[in-house]
Amino acid sequence: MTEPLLSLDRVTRTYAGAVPVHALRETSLVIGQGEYVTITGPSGAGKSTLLNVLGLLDEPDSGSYQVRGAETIGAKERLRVAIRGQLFGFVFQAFHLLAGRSALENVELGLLYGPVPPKRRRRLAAEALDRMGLSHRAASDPRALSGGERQRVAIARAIAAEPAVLFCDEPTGNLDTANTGKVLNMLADLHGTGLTLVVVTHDGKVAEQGQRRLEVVDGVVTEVAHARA
Ligand SMILES: Nc1ncnc2c1ncn2[C@@H]1O[C@H](COP(=O)(O)OP(=O)(O)OP(=O)(O)O)[C@@H](O)[C@H]1O
Repeated sequence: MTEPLLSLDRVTRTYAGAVPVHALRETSLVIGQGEYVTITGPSGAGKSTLLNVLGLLDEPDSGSYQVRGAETIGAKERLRVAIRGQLFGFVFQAFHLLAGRSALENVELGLLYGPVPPKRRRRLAAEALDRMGLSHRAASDPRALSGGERQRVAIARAIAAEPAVLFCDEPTGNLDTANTGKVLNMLADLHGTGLTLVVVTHDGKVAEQGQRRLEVVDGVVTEVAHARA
């Protein structure tokens, strides 16, 4: 394994309620720098919970979660925000682009809360769009773009600040086969440049793209295969 980047040790996440939901049962997992990990499993199994915990969007109830050796559980929110802003990028099924702003502005907005100084934002945003093959669409409103193009803008926004990890929750869930193929090619290219990828998916084709596959069933995470490790 390459350098450990994300290390979960006996992490649990239970949603309180009349009947508590054990969305993540005691989970220990190490994801190395540069790995391409996919996460599959039935609906309601805990995939998004695992992704949200790994992405510091949600805090577990117990256990240890270290990012590059720094403990995040019980840490000040400032540290969690700094890690999210500097090391993590996120892509969701529903794109979450702002209508009424150009594709370029959308990507630039993604740089607002990170470490990039204002003067460099426009150039980095343009470069990220270019990497996604969308320079010719920089001025377009997202409403005028196809689903595949919108998701590539969302990926550009997520990678513009050059994160170490890209977390994707059903990145192809709203796309047809052709656009799914394009997005998968983009993700493979990004992985080729050293980016660590953690991708939740229902789609077996998408899951096959990773080097390593995790399956979540009823809050229990198991290693399925190391296809290309
Ligand atoms: N905020 C919440 N409050 C209470 N229960 C929740 C909450 N979020 C998720 N759950 C429950 O936790 C379990 C795991 O949910 P999660 O969204 O992680 O599953 P998933 O595998 O991503 O599902 P899907 O494939 O349908 O998106 C489910 O039973 C869900 O109903």
